[in-house]
Amino acid sequence: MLEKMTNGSKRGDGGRTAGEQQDEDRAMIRLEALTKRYPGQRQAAVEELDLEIPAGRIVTFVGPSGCGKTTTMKLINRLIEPTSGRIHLDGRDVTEVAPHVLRRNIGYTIQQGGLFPHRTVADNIATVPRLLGWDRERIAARVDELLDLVGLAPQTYRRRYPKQLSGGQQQRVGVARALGGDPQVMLMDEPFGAIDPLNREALQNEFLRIQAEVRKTIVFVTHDIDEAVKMGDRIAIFGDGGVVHQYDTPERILADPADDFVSDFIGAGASVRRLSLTPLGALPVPDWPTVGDSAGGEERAAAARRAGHGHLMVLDDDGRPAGWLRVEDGAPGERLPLLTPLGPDATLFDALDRMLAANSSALAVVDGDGGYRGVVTMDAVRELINSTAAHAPRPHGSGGSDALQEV
Ligand SMILES: Nc1ncnc2c1ncn2[C@@H]1O[C@H](COP(=O)(O)OP(=O)(O)OP(=O)(O)O)[C@@H](O)[C@H]1O
Repeated sequence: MLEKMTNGSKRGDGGRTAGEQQDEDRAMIRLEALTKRYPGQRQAAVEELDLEIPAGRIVTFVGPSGCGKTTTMKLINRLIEPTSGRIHLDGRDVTEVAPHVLRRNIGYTIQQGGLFPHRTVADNIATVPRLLGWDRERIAARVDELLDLVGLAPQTYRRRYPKQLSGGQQQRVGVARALGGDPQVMLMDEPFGAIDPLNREALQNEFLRIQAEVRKTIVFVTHDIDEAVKMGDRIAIFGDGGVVHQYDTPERILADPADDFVSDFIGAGASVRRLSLTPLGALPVPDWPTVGDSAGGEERAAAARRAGHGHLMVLDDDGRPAGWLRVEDGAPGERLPLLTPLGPDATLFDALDRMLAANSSALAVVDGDGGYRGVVTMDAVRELINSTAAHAPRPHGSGGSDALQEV
């Protein structure tokens, strides 16, 4: 369905002005010494939690069952009240805001969408706009706009009831409903938990695309570390009693876990997971010797002499990769077919996967328009896997690994 985020960037940071960046670095939600002790429970569900959630970012809460993720989320929109501590939303103490007003400014989705079964899709999505007193036309336009945004044709879906939708479609409507009143903040409690793995990946990608457009402040609860890594600009790793063991970017959590609990939780395969955080669009892809497809014999021979041995990348008249030309002892040899090039959205994980599947050690990399950018090799990917924490890409795609330059 929809592509992964480009540009280093499920975060979609490209083209942001310094002012916008600064705006999004401010805390939208600030939790201070937040504690919740349920009646009759000896251990607190959440204890002395301090956490800042930056504006316009996705923070994933991940951890084993019963460690206080949902409780923290419900404290934020006052579905439950804290035992002690403070919650600030956009600089304001939430206890100063009436709960119903607060919730209009905080979208909330739960597993399986939590839709009202006896209301149509349109009525479900219109819930908050109605509470906000919008007129009919504005609400109808908003419903259609949101259905389009989540990839459901308004004509087909607006009059359906939830039971006439697949689980994935219900989930999309749940997201559309949470976005209904254009809230600043979205709280999403295992929103894709009940979806099969294939549709789940599609929904994740789609949601990241939507987020690049709407830039909400999002708290996203999940059990699944892979989902936390994929969706989160930052991850909070919760342990027993609502204790946060590490709160950091996915890159740093995978490269440098704070303690044994975090290491155990992220488990084996952290290096491979890190590969999926690095889109080729955010990396300096090394150049490779090329030759034009329409080059004459002389030019071709000269290019082969320069290359000496190996392969030349053949480019068509529009500068797109068209194939490989084998070079032996400085002379052009046989022409070899091209595997589908990797686009800017492809990650290093995709590059490795494609190379292993095709038994190839080098793949062409193209820009968004299909123009040639360079070549990624198996050695470059291997280098990254072996690299240490020092090579971890900087948060928000600002850095990127140097490993590729070593090819
Ligand atoms: N209403 C309640 N009354 C008493 N105890 C509760 C209540 N809700 C949650 N708890 C307890 O608080 C702790 C934290 O629960 P919470 O639902 O926040 O965890 P969680 O991390 O979201 O778990 P899961 O991943 O299984 O959804 C658990 O021990 C749970 O049993």
